[in-house]
Amino acid sequence: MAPKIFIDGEHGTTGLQIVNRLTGRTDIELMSMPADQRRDPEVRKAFLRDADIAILCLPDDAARESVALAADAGTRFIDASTAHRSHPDWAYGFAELSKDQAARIASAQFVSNPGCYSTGAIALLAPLVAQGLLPADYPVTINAVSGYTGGGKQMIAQMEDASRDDAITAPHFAYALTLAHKHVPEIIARTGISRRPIFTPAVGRFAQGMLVNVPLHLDLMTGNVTLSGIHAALSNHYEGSGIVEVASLEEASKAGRLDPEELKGTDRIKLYVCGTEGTDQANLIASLDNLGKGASGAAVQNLNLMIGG
Ligand SMILES: NC(=O)C1=CN([C@@H]2O[C@H](COP(=O)(O)OP(=O)(O)OC[C@H]3O[C@@H](n4cnc5c(N)ncnc54)[C@H](OP(=O)(O)O)[C@@H]3O)[C@@H](O)[C@H]2O)C=CC1
Ligand SMILES: CC(=O)N[C@@H](CCC(=O)OP(=O)(O)O)C(=O)O
Repeated sequence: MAPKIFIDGEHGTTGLQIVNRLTGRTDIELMSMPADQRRDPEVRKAFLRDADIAILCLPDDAARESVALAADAGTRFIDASTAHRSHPDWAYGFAELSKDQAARIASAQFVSNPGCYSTGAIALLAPLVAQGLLPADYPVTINAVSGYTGGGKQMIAQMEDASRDDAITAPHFAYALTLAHKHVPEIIARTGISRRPIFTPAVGRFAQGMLVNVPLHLDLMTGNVTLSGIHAALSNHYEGSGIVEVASLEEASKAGRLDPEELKGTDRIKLYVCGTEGTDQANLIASLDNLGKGASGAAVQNLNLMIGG
């Protein structure tokens, strides 16, 4: 029998993207709740308990509530919110994190989907820590720009409807100025770095796409690290992946500029190792769609692993 899949929050930004990816599939039964009942806890409870897998596309508190409503019924969860990303009992839904991670996701009852910025940062950092190139206490800095859909329905409305009192008119703005962005804990937990990274995100006036930059001083890394060495470490780690691509050093050196919309509409992520060979600096850049590999694409990838598809 096809597994029953319920998307709690199916009418939100992430939920709708997942519905679009799953509609028409015959290997699953996609459950759907009437839109006017989406905030009724009793209706949600019934759907959550009847599902084989529930994909939570909700704010953190509502996601915790959904888990409490149905975990004892054996429902398996993919939570797209921040609520469980550093929780030791939840499998982290970044299948390329290590060679065991896809199997861990496949057998888990609880899977936490990574944050969009975290996906880029962890994709760049985790292999370097695991392979001993980046000391755990390296002072990591992460600078990023995201499309505005990363802020969900509310930010989309603020960016697209100039008549609102809270309309945002800027073409680009910096935020998380207190350096307390919600993705920092999962970046620490899932890369193995011990020193809290400085994370400076920004939003641009484009809907989907993102660039995550990690600039590095090579002389503060372990051993005689070069651009080629970093490139080799990332290429080895992601060899054979159809989802994570490491651009060649030649492509990165000739790029000149990178467009955050490059992978818009895809569920892939592309990593660039930039800089000048022979110098002491590198800039590692991850390019992805915040709603693709940064959210809904990753959720569907995790679902496929969980149902053995
Ligand atoms: N947008 C992105 O790029 C990413 C988002 N995420 C995460 O995914 C989750 C959803 O985000 P996003 O889709 O952007 O948010 P949206 O605001 O677009 O959608 C949230 C959905 O949740 C519903 N909802 C809110 N509160 C409750 C509640 N108490 N009970 C039931 N339903 C509720 C909303 O209903 P209503 O329509 O009534 O408001 C809406 O449909 C968040 O945790 C977010 O952090 C993760 C990665 C990337
Ligand atoms: C542009 C923007 O506002 N982005 C969101 C993060 C989007 C994301 O990855 O999602 P989670 O909310 O699931 O962590 C933010 O910075 O809070």
